[in-house]
Amino acid sequence: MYRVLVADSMSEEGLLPFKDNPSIELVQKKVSEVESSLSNFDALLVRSATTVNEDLLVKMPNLKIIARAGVGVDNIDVDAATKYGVIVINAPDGNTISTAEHTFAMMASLVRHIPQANISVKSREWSRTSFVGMELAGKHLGIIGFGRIGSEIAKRARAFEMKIHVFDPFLTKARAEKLGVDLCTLDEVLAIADIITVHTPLTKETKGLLGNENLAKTKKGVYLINCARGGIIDESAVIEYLENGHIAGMALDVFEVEPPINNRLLEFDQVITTPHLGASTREAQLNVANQVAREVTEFFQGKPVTSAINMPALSKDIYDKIQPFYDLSKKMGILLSQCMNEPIQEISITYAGSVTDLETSFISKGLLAGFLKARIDTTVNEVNAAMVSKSLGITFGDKISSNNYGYSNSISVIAFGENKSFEIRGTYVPNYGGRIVNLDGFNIDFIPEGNLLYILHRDRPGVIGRVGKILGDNEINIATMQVGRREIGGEAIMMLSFDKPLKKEVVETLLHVPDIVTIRKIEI
Ligand SMILES: NC(=O)C1=CN([C@@H]2O[C@H](COP(=O)(O)OP(=O)(O)OC[C@H]3O[C@@H](n4cnc5c(N)ncnc54)[C@H](O)[C@@H]3O)[C@@H](O)[C@H]2O)C=CC1
Ligand SMILES: O=C(O)C(=O)COP(=O)(O)O
Repeated sequence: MYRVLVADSMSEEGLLPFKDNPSIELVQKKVSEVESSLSNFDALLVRSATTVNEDLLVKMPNLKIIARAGVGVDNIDVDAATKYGVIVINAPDGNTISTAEHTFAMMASLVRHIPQANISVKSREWSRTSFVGMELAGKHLGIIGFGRIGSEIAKRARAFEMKIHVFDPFLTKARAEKLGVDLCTLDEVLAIADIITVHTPLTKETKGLLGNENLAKTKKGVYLINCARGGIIDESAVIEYLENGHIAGMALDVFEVEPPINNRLLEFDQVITTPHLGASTREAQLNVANQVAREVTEFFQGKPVTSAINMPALSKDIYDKIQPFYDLSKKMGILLSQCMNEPIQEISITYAGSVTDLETSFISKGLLAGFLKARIDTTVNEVNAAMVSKSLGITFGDKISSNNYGYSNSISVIAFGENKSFEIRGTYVPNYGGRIVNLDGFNIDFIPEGNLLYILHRDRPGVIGRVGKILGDNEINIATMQVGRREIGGEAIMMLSFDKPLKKEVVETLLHVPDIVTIRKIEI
């Protein structure tokens, strides 16, 4: 049974995938209402109201996935989630149209003074001259941040016959041309726009983007709109510009602190506001809740998540192609960890052949997670593997090579310790599965699975027979056995597999066999 906590208000209909699933228990309560049972939850669903910080994550040791039913994840400490191996997903496009429409409604309201006029009429005034507005047609609209919402705004602005100027450092000229917008520098947008609307995420770079320095570059009489995140427009910097009339008006759906109780901006008549309503339509809420509910349900069924923030997002098709290599690499990591049980400084992975067409970074994280999981007593998975390895001082890298050792695909990993290194090479054979084809320089061929025994010995007659006798005397059935050697009479290896784990005493007896150098008991 998986327990899901929905901590913010969400569309009931959108949550149906949980309600229809007998293996999921759904709890719809605020975090503060379930303080004593936080440790039981496997999934946490939030909107923007719940702050997910490290303190909360520590109280939720069973948590596997956090789903943001919306776009912005600035209320979630994604780094902390990554550290604890918790996947963070969002619903990136479910509320795009609603937010674009809300921005447009704000723009029209702003230039036609609709909220102020509404209050005036309801106060029994009839003051038509106080609310003379400005036409949108022919005006220059500056859009900062031209992603999903920004580009939907542009479509609507075109219908209103506005001239559209866009600043987005990640937007290519070709795409801007295709979308029919004028791609500008930030300064160009600031200088030309009659109305500026921001649609970026809140990041270190965008925090205070419209602050003192850039506000000074805007036209006198400019209108500003923020339906993205509080803080992109610096709330304290705009005060002076509102007071001296440089900013003609502002429309704010979002604030640096929500709700904006002591916010001076609320005192200005020319500032119109809504309480973070961009995504608040029935359609958007149904979309985002349903999107994350479906994805979390699939995640519990072992399927890939497609909109993860802290790991590569893979479609089902791509994941199906990656999965055999991912499974092999994870097993290689577990094997490596047990073959070389000493401190490691570096792990290096090399891919060759057909596997290089796939998202190898995901495969590498699987290997690293397998390696670390076998060693340290903490939750390690592909989400936090890179971070955990860094904290342990293990350098980790992967590369592509043209040497596929004669296989159609090849994954090699080498771990470097202080005095020695250990290399494992594997390949995936369709219909036969993942196989290890080289172990520390010995050509071999075995399936990395189950209870294994790796024996390094000198290549002398009788060693294999003596090992077989000891196992037989102990009533131990050998399931499979593979041998390999570098040269006649040199070092050689045996890889045996058993139906049951081998007892420690048997391993100790085997160690006394002359010519056996080392033995490693391996469980995968
Ligand atoms: N008010 C509300 O209820 C809602 C607010 N939002 C917010 O709207 C914002 C945009 O959402 P989407 O369009 O879905 O995101 P998106 O990721 O599709 O677009 C963001 C765009 O900002 C651009 N960008 C990033 N850094 C930039 C910078 N320094 N300068 C200029 N552009 C930059 C990116 O290249 C990207 O194209 C987010 O902050 C999101 O949280 C989203 C939905 C509802
Ligand atoms: O999706 C977003 O980024 C939003 O800002 C919407 O926030 P909400 O889910 O309405 O609290």
